[in-house]
Amino acid sequence: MTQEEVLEQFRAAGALLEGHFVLSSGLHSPVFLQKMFIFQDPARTEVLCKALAQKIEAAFGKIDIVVSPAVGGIVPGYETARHLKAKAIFVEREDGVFRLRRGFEIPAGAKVVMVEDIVTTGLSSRECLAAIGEHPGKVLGAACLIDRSGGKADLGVKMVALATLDIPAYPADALPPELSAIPASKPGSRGLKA
Ligand SMILES: O=P(O)(O)OC[C@H]1O[C@H](OP(=O)(O)OP(=O)(O)O)[C@H](O)[C@@H]1O
Ligand SMILES: O=C(O)c1cc(=O)[nH]c(=O)[nH]1
Ligand SMILES: [Mg+2]
Repeated sequence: MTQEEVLEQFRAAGALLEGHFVLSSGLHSPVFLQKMFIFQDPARTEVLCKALAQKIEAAFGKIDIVVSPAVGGIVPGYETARHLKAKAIFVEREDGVFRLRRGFEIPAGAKVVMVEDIVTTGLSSRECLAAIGEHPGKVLGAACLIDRSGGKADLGVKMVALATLDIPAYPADALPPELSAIPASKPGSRGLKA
């Protein structure tokens, strides 16, 4: 699947939003990828995650367990795992910190890949990897549908992305005038109370 085909899926789903958005990291951006507009459509999700699974297999070989960060990572983690014939589990925040809950386990020797939906700064992915690191198992690497950092986010492990885009994101005190002129919305979930 080419980058353009990946973007076309987001465009066709109405998931490529333009305006003024505050991202999970607190950075401001004129673009927001509303991944849930993809994940509400199982057929579209399948197309993207099947392609991601192929990239993962090519990069890392056989995978036993996909681990994803809730909430956004759960659907693509599951669907990617389905194509990898692997298990799909997720970490979720407890007092703000990602942990494996619900009795999920990563047995010693299990080959693990972390699957995220969108990577901006990579913080959520690094936090997810840190939670996985509390358990036995071998982390082979990470994957995401879209790396919007232009390849700059450093997860500390190899990451494959279905598309790598360099989308601008600015600290609140360094907004370009065209963004300052529009009110900001915060579509992500980090910081929301359960
Ligand atoms: O690379 P980062 O700077 O961490 O940003 C990307 C993260 O932000 C979004 O999650 P969000 O925190 O909005 O929560 P959600 O998954 O519950 O939507 C997205 O799903 C990634 O996990
Ligand atoms: O950085 C984020 O919070 C973020 C960016 C984006 O484009 N989409 C998303 O769901 N989260
Ligand atoms: Mg997320």
